[in-house]
Amino acid sequence: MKILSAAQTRDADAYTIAQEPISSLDLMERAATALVQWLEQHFQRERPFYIFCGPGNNGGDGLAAARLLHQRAYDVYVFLTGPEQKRSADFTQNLERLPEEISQANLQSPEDFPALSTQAVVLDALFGSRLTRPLEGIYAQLVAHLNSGSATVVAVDIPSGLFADEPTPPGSQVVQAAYTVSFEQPKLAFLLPASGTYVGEWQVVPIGLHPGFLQQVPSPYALVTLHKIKQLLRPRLKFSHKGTFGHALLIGGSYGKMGAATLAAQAALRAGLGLLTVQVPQAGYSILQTAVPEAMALIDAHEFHFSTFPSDLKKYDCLGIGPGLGQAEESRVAMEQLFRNPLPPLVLDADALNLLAADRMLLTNLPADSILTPHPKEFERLVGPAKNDFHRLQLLHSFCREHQCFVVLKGAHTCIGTPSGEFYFNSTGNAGMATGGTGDVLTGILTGLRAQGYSALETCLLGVYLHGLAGDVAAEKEGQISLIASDLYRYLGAAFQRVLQQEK
Ligand SMILES: NC(=O)C1=CN([C@@H]2O[C@H](COP(=O)(O)OP(=O)(O)OC[C@H]3O[C@@H](n4cnc5c(N)ncnc54)[C@H](OP(=O)(O)O)[C@@H]3O)[C@@H](O)[C@H]2O)[C@@H](O)CC1
Ligand SMILES: Nc1ncnc2c1ncn2[C@@H]1O[C@H](COP(=O)(O)OP(=O)(O)O)[C@@H](O)[C@H]1O
Ligand SMILES: [K+]
Repeated sequence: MKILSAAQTRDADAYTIAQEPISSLDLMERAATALVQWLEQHFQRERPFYIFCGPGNNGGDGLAAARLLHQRAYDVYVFLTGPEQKRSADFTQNLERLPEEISQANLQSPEDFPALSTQAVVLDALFGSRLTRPLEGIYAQLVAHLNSGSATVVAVDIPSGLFADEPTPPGSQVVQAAYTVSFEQPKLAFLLPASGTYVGEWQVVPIGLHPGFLQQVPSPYALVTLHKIKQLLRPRLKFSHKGTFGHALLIGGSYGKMGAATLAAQAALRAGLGLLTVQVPQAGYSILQTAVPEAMALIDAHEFHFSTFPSDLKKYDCLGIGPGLGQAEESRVAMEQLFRNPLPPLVLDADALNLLAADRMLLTNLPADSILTPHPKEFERLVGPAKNDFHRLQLLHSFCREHQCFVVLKGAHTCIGTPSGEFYFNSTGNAGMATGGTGDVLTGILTGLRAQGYSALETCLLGVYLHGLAGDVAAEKEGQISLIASDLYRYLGAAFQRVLQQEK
């Protein structure tokens, strides 16, 4: 699913109005109807709705929703803000359509703000995607009032005060929503950590924007959906054998961090890999053979960490390196030697990335189409600090282009950066996965998929999505709090099943 800018969203509205054709007022009615359907599914009629409307079309949505909720027997209270001369045409029409029985108040100063009980549902329809500057004055005071209460806040389209596709200046007043119901497409701000925290649980509702427009409008940003993943996954054919599914080499583990290598190894195997060899230091031999009997062991010359690169690299279909590796000087030298050889497709994580960051020569020798999986701190070590989340995306773009590599920038909505400049945001996963070792599992999954012959991009899309989906299935069964990294490979099979069983 493409992610559009605020300007493109406006163009999509305008195109739909002209080409469907449909009046702007009717399109607003469609949006409000979709919103109210969602509200009805989530809130009982005992809960009163306090609807705060700004002067633009976002406020118009709020007014239309007020009328529709009233028709559906909800208690509704409407609060208007902003100067009359700013009111949009559709706002004015919806104000005229508002039944007299609905109580209306104009908010001129903080004394007019209503008290909000825990029972109340606040509908934030102050500003939508055409916010032009940070909120000030009465708007900022109202947002502070809404945020200080205990009512459930539902933002219409986007939390008011938040910019959809550029940084919101630090210190701005922004509605802190519990839920955001957004029209047709999520906004980029929902997917980035600093702005995403205001959005709460978000849901996209379709409002019938013109499919032709959505298809042709160019956007570098996409949200990866199940539909896309289902298309990528290859079937396992009847007469296939273990050689069909590739042979991967994983290098990882050091004294005290052997678990990282075994987690990655288990995950690589569960990703459908044919054969797996794991290189560990001597101290890891019995640990590996006990924890992962399916894997073959290659033993490093060093007792405690990586020091020798394997000589017969040609026989592997993918090399995954990094989980638990450590950053010993000998390991850095071994990496350098490794990089002087022709290499199979690479997946680099954790300490392999830290070694790369410490030794820029390694970076210049990075083979094209390598996959790097940093979390934001590791990414910062590689490229330097980012001023904000949007700047980080620019850095990601330049890095992937310069090194012709794929970067899996991990987070709540992991972002895959590509050499061609597209960004793919993941839609699976949950906060239960914020626990040690889950990144090692991802490295294993990616290594296992890449060795099976998936392209670097396919590997990233499939691996990141399935890793998150395994986390979602695990959270359904075990809860988020108790989720641990090994649950991710234990539920990876169930995640594959969910994708395969999804209707096309
Ligand atoms: N038919 C359609 O198009 C559909 C549209 N839809 C809905 O419309 C929403 C977009 O509506 P919109 O374009 O009217 O913009 P919106 O965000 O309500 O605000 C603009 C107004 O606010 C003002 N303003 C801005 N920033 C300000 C600030 N900081 N402080 C104070 N004022 C500020 C700005 O005026 P300015 O002062 O900048 O001249 C202008 O008056 C969209 O999110 C969706 O909910 C859906 O119904 C689907 C169909
Ligand atoms: N709040 C969250 N929601 C979804 N996924 C998350 C969240 N927090 C972490 N993750 C995922 O968990 C993994 C953590 O990786 P990483 O930070 O490398 O951990 P480790 O180094 O302990 O293995 C990443 O794939 C990341 O996307
Ligand atoms: K809003």
